[in-house]
Amino acid sequence: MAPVRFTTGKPDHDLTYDDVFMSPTRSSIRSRMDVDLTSTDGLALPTPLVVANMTAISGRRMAETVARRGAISIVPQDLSPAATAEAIARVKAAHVTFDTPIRVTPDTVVADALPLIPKRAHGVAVVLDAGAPVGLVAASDAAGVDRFVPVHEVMTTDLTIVSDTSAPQEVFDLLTEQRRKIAIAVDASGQLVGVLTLKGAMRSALYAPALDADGRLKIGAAVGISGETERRATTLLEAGADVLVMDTAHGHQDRMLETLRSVRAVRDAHADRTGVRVPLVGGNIVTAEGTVDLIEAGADIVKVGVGPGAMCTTRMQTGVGRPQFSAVLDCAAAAADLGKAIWADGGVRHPRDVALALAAGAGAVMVGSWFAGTHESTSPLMRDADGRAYKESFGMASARAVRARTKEQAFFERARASLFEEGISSSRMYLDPARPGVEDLMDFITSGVRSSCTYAGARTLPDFHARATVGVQSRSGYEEGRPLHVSW
Ligand SMILES: NC(=O)C1=CN([C@@H]2O[C@H](COP(=O)(O)OP(=O)(O)OC[C@H]3O[C@@H](n4cnc5c(N)ncnc54)[C@H](OP(=O)(O)O)[C@@H]3O)[C@@H](O)[C@H]2O)C=CC1
Ligand SMILES: Nc1nc2c(ncn2[C@@H]2O[C@H](COP(=O)(O)O)[C@@H](O)[C@H]2O)c(=O)[nH]1
Repeated sequence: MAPVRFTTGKPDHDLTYDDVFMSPTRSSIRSRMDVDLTSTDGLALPTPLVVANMTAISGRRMAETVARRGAISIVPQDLSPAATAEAIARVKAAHVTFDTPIRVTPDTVVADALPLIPKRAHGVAVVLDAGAPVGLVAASDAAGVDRFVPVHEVMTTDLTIVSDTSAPQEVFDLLTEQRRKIAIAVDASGQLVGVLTLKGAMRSALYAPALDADGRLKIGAAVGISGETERRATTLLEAGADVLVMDTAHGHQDRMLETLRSVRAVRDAHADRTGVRVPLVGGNIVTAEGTVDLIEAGADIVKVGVGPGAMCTTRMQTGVGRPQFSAVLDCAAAAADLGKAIWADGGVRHPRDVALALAAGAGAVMVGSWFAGTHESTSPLMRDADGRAYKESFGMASARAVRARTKEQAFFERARASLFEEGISSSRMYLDPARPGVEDLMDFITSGVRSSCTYAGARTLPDFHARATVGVQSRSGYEEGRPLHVSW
């Protein structure tokens, strides 16, 4: 892997994403749509994004939504093996094109339907009678209505019904012609299959889904390093997980290396039996030495990032970590020397951060907190005193997460474990009114990254890494690049 070029030589201090910028270079690419964003981590994800294994963020809803748009979500290690297997099964059963809607019956009362509707970015529930769609109900249909009114009294019955064999483009044209926002897909016997919005139909034409060898949506799962790791790994592999993530705060420790070795043996036995070799991810580390040790112990992908996360207090608590751009740069180079890859994990707050991580050589980029503030994250939708919608998020090393993770342990163990918190127990992640769904954020990110690639004259991510020219900027250089929403 060729090293990233610096405009004025590689500095002798470490850099964050904010510390750097990319110079434009001559390009022959005519359209941003000519850029191929396939991940270079061995998973070949059409969209090089991974949703972090965080309890407040990644569940089956998030997983199926991002997989339809080419990315993958990792179910956290704190979900029981049975619940994780159930989440995997539901994602594997989900339709590749049509979204899974909230379903209610005609007799469901408004009070029960209303809290379910925000769980979907498309903002409606489908009313089913014996499995066949008979109506749609949105929050606006229930405005000013008694809470105990059944939804059949307020639902819209003028529906756009399409066959589940319709192409997204056909659905788009039909919805445009009928001036509607959402189509309901049914199978040959009239049973509900899913829904597709106008935007969803457009996105289906632009994004390729992340699919396994059987054409089902991809999903990953985390294992952790404590407890019955081999047993959990076996359950998740049998359930159909497409990637296993061994994840702990300090990944460069003997227990992680032992876990990787033992899970590698479980994975290899599964591969011999089924012919499916699931990649293993290990982390988190921030050094070339850590990268090499994890790869030698069995990691196909190394997760890079100590302390950049939005929920993270590690650096303030311990002084440990490393500025993320330099960590990604060095670890990606060390992994590439061994024919392996890294994920850049944490600290992504703008599309530019994803672009910089990919330019630095990351095979894909892991995003957590930014995606917490979306309809698809696992937390319930809340509103503050001003009515602004938000989701509550928390760190996986917070007192709250540690309490949940250790609930089966003795009181003394729980009390001891809770002393070592390194994360925030409660934060508000506001939904951006312009981008309230994770797909909206993915549009924002991928359009930025496509554009970055064309500025570098790169058609693919390996090209991007090879051609990117990076400069170091001052704080005022960074500030100069920020848009101004109010006059100065
Ligand atoms: N990327 C990052 O910067 C960080 C991420 N996290 C995330 O939080 C989640 C929970 O991770 P984690 O806290 O490791 O919990 P785990 O449940 O994975 O347990 C970690 C185990 O490692 C031992 N350990 C030894 N040294 C350390 C250390 N420096 N920090 C933490 N554990 C250590 C602990 O023992 P004992 O308790 O006896 O010390 C414990 O047995 C993971 O998802 C992880 O990715 C957490 C912190 C930083
Ligand atoms: N130090 C801590 N790091 C944490 C905690 N919970 C999660 N994480 C790490 O953050 C990334 C996601 O970063 P983000 O900026 O996108 O939110 C995640 O994958 C973990 O590595 C925590 O409690 N403490």
